[in-house]
Amino acid sequence: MAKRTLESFYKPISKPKKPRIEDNPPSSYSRHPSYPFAIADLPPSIADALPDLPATTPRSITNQPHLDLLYYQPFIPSTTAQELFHFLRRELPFYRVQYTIRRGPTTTQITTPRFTTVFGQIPNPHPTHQIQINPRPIPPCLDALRQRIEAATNGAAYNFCLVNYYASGDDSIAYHSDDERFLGPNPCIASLSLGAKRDFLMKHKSADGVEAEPVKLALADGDMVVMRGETQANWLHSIPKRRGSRGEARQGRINITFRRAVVPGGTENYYRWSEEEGRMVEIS
Ligand SMILES: O=C(O)CCC(=O)C(=O)O
Ligand SMILES: [Fe+2]
Repeated sequence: MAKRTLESFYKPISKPKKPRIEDNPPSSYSRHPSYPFAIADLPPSIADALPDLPATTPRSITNQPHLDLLYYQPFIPSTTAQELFHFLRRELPFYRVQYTIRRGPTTTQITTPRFTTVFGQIPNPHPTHQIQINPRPIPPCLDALRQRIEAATNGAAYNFCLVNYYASGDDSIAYHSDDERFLGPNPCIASLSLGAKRDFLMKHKSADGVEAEPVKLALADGDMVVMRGETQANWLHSIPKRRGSRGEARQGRINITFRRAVVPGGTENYYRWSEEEGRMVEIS
């Protein structure tokens, strides 16, 4: 099976977005050769609100072994959060990652149950690697959020951004921890939720008989969770599917995580995706 380069992995399979006729079109766009299309800058109604967000004191959740969370309820008030949700849903390039797992004679085609998009300047870990990395800089519309979040969570500095779009309650992310090597030990990850309320479940990896209660946070529009310290090394987290024919199960949710890549040489996950014929399909 032919391998795809990371560059082609990033290219949308379908056509670039067509220009839309809107009541209130963005006034400016940011361009970069690695973007599949120019990405709109924030409209003034959102950009002007971000520096003036009311200061919310986060709840510190450290009542379980190795758990270190800050929970902002909300970080962004609902009027701005809703506008931001619709803006990002409309303006970002989102993809479904498809890949193939081979176990012996069995081949299984997996479609990731959510849309994703990735931005950030990651140093090329493999100077001799065939794959030419073509990182997408964090676009100004997300960089404004990064700055606002860094200002609130003083000390953290992020250079990498992963956005998930859950189109409905059928979309999900399985239990995992964000302990990739490129994030270094004890990474600090800021995770902002927009749109439909969804449960964020956490469970301890429970090595060596550690007793820990599972954690459930019902993340609402504008909420933010910062995961710090030993959390990733010891806990798994997930967003399960949400069943039902009404309400949140039918609504979309966007989650934006800001991370810091500290180890040149740790982007294997992204290489692996591309080498296992990762295929990205743009939202229609
Ligand atoms: O959607 C969320 O709240 C979590 C997303 C997540 O865990 C991830 O992208 O690693
Ligand atoms: Fe995660």
